[in-house]
Amino acid sequence: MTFAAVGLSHSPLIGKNDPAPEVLTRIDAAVDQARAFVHEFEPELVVLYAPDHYNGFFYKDMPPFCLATAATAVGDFGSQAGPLSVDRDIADTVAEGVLDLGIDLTVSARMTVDHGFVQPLEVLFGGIDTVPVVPVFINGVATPLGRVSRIRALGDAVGQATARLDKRVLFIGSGGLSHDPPVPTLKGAPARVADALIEGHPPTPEQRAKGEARVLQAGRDYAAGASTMVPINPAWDALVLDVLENGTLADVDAWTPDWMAREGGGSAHEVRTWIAAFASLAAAGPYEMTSRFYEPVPEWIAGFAVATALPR
Ligand SMILES: O=C(O)/C=C/c1cccc(O)c1O
Ligand SMILES: [Fe+2]
Repeated sequence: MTFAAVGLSHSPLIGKNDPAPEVLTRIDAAVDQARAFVHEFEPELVVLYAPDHYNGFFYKDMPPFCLATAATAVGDFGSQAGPLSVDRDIADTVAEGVLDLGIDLTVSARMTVDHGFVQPLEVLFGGIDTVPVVPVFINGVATPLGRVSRIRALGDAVGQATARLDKRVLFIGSGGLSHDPPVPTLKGAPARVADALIEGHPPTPEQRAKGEARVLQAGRDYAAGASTMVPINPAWDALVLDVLENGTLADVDAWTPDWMAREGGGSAHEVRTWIAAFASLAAAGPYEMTSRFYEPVPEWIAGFAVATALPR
């Protein structure tokens, strides 16, 4: 068994509302480095921790986290649609192992996923069906949210359960860091929006296009400084990356969802995916962050980070 981890921010605005060329060049170099890291590691299995943005999970049943034994991508924001190459047998084995370790994991035999899952697979592997994957949804948007300590415990249990497989396993955390995109909230939502967030009526192509255009415009306004969205917070993002780099993961147990939202915006909770990925890596012992990149990118509405890590 050998482990590795990658944390990678996602944004549906990548390629649609890009920052200045010199910023893009720096980001491309960091992403290229992460891709080379993954290529060299040659994972036999990817455990992919990612959030959802009201494409697969709705308030009628909103688990804090959920492991998929099969998953299909909706193709939002031009991302690839269709089935992910989920290894069902391994997903079952990991789920049983995690439950046996005392974590109340939920399981989906038909998960619907969006760009949160698809983007890292596209960026690092060139598509959603090129490597055996176990997708693990982590709620990073829909309040109320539970303690971050439970996410750390989940990651640790997944790491322990996966260690028994005797495979090269790459853990990926998708999302973050500080960011406040215009994802709707149930609290205070008009009746029509609340119903959609609860029930999850699949949008028509026109409704989807309208929603995506709204997010694109929000990115343009944010970059122009004409927005009320919570600003990207490089100091908070550095704190998050420091904890992950230093391996002091127990620090996150003191983080409250309210504090995280105040510091990093409504989608800062996506850093839960990074915490799970690094906790899984840490289940095999001390690790070293082998690369770390960060840049605030208002055009993408993202405190954008890429990091790689290996056991010491
Ligand atoms: O509107 C959505 O579905 C999500 C938008 C978004 C924007 C920027 C960064 C992210 O992580 C997002 O999910
Ligand atoms: Fe997101």
